[in-house]
Amino acid sequence: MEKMIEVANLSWRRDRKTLLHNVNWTVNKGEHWAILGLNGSGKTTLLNMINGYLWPTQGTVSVFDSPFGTVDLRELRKSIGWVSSSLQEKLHGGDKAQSVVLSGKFASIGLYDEPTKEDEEYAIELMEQLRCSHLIDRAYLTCSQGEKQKLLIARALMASPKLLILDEPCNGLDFISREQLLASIERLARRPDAPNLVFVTHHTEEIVPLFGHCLLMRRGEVFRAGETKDVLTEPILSDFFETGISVHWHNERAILTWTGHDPERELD
Ligand SMILES: Nc1ncnc2c1ncn2[C@@H]1O[C@H](COP(=O)(O)OP(=O)(O)OP(=O)(O)O)[C@@H](O)[C@H]1O
Repeated sequence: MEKMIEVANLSWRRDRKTLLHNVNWTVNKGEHWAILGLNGSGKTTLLNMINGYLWPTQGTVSVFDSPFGTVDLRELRKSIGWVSSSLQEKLHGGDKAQSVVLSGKFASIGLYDEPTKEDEEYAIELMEQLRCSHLIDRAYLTCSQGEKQKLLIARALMASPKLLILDEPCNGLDFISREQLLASIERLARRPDAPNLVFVTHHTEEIVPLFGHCLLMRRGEVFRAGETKDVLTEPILSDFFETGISVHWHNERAILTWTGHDPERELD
């Protein structure tokens, strides 16, 4: 079976600090993964390695069965979509929503090449699937945070990536926008041509059932990796957060409640 990501014994040191330590992680074709970790646990650093923007101090990275060092990273990156808040800052706010989506086809910021009729139809199809086709003529800048996220996901899909990384896509979204975005992601994952998804989040309740696998990162290390139902358990999460956690499953999503005693968190 094709391995979409294979990271072995990966470490990264900077300024005498070990920011990733002996990370092992394999994503097989067809698996959708959630990555959960506290701030500063190394999630973004790991994703930067997978995209070839950082080079490991130790260990190996292989994407689509191609070990780094033997592949043209620029070519490889065309098959990886990465939707993150830093991308939002790079886009031209005055561009119409449709050209923001279409520009994903050319993996460029701004629209330089002439899109074909098929490209335009595909952009509309993706926008419909993500329930944002009504924005087609709107300036990107005037779209809400939730609308922007949907447009950026449609944009990433224009390049037909094999792997799509959604880096905290629900940040800054209200409850309704978040649920709508998650429903859109579930819908797109059902497409026959859907890419493998990697979804980074701080909140277990955003890990919808399509994410059958879960990676817990803590202090630059893999704390646990495996099937979501085996990973998001009370003992594992209590160990992970180093406090008492109770887990309540609702619609196959894990809702956490703090049960541990922590004097710093007590209100007056
Ligand atoms: N270029 C760098 N030089 C030195 N330290 C770095 C560098 N990049 C990241 N770090 C540090 O590495 C640690 C992991 O950062 P990283 O951004 O990967 O965490 P994260 O899990 O993505 O966090 P968040 O959830 O807050 O986005 C942090 O302590 C960060 O300050």
